[in-house]
Formats: sequence, C-alpha cells, structure tokens
Amino acid sequence: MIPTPHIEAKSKEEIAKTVLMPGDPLRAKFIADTFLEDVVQFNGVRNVLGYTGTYKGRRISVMASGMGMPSIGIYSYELYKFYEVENIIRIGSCGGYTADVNLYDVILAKDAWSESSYAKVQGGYTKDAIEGSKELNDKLKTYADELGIPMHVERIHSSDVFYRETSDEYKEIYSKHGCVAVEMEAFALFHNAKVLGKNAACLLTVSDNLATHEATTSEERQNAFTNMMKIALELAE
Ligand SMILES: O=P(O)(O)O[C@H]1O[C@H](CO)[C@@H](O)[C@H]1O
Ligand SMILES: O=c1cc[nH]c(=O)[nH]1
Repeated sequence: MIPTPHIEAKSKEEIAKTVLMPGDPLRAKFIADTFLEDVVQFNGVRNVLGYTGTYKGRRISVMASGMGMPSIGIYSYELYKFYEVENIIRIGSCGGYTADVNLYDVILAKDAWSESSYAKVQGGYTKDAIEGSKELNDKLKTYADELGIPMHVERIHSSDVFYRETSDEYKEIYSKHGCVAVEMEAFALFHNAKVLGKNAACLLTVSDNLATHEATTSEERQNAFTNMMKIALELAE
C-alpha cells in the first residue's frame, strides 16, 4: 500500500532504513537544512515534512511524527510496514520530573511507562511499560560517549495529556514508577516496533522542568536541541 494515506513517497527506496522522528515538522526541516546533504523531500502531506539525505556521506531520513500517540502511531506504522523502514529514533522534547535533569540535558529512554490504552487497543498488550531497542540504545550510548555528550539513560513517561487540571501527579509518577521526564509518543512507537519486529529508540532533550519551573522557548525547542540530533545522526548507514 504505497503511497499510504499519510505519506506520499511513491517507492520505499525514497526513504532510508533509518528514520529520525521529531514531533515538530519544522524540527525535521531544521535537521535536513542544517545537517544533511543531497536532500530530497519525500513527504509534505498535512505538512508532516519528511526528507532523505546523507550525513557524513551516509544515508538517513528524517520525518515528523506530529504530537501524541495516535499521530506517531500512524506514521511509524506506515513507515515500518509499508516502506520497510527498520529503525525509527524519536528525537523529542520533554518535561523534567526531577531537579536531577536540567534544561538541555539529553535523556535516552531505557523504557517508556504509560497509562495510555494505545498498546492494548492496537495489539492486546496489557503491560504499562515497553523497552526501546537494546541494539539501538547500545549504539546511541557509544556515539554519545564518542561525541563527549553526557546522557541520562532512564525510564520516561509517555502521556496522552499535556495540560492536566491538577499539577502534582508527576511527583507520584516519578516516585512510584521511576519516570524522570514526560513526553507524548515513545510508548506507541516502542509498541509498533515490537509488534512489527522492528527497532525503535527515543532520545529527548529537556525543554522544561515541572519541579523547578524552568522552561525554554518554542524557538529553542525547534532549533537548539542539536546534541541529541548529532548523536542520532551517527546511525546513518
Ligand atoms: O518536541 P516533540 O518531539 O514534539 O515532543 C514533545 O513536545 C510536544 C508537546 O509540546 C509533544 O509532542 C511531546 O512529546
Ligand atoms: O510532553 C511534554 C513535552 C515537554 N514538556 C512537557 O511538559 N511535556
């Protein structure tokens, strides 16, 4: 089924086997403009921009996921299943749940904990946490070391809700479940990879902190999170 309802690339050859996936389409464009050569845009449907190019002479793609699990659920499923993509690395922003993670720190998700029904509804998976790919995570740890970029390797929270009516639940999610930060997509991405026999990882940059109330601007969230991008780009083949 190519093209798919949400991706207009006409053949699987237009997309590399490894895809970096930020939530923000303009972060995808920023990565293509800043780091890639010989860039070809393969998707513009709904302005969910996707590009393939080379990094240090090696091929890689970058495409946005949109925000939330339903959205990354669609894009990652179509990339894995119909375009035969093997590896998707989410590169997102996150909110810290503890003062131990500072603005701009990079976090590699060991696993994602969630209250979401995504995995149960999609494939009958009833546990509340899913691990990222060990193979991808080992490579990402090596690249972070080689680049001299410090990285936390921790459990994260994938939430369906950005704005909650009460503001203190994060304290229990941190103390009871061990999640050091919150984002909105990794649990669904890890689930899709698991059911389709593919690989997924998630690198995050701390954009704000619920414990300390510090925050970056929307412009910084789009353009300034380059450390996680450089680590992930090393996966180009
Ligand atoms: O910066 P991105 O990758 O979009 O990730 C985070 O930012 C969005 C919320 O502002 C959610 O998508 C969340 O997961
Ligand atoms: O999902 C997210 C992302 C960044 N910051 C948050 O508080 N939540």
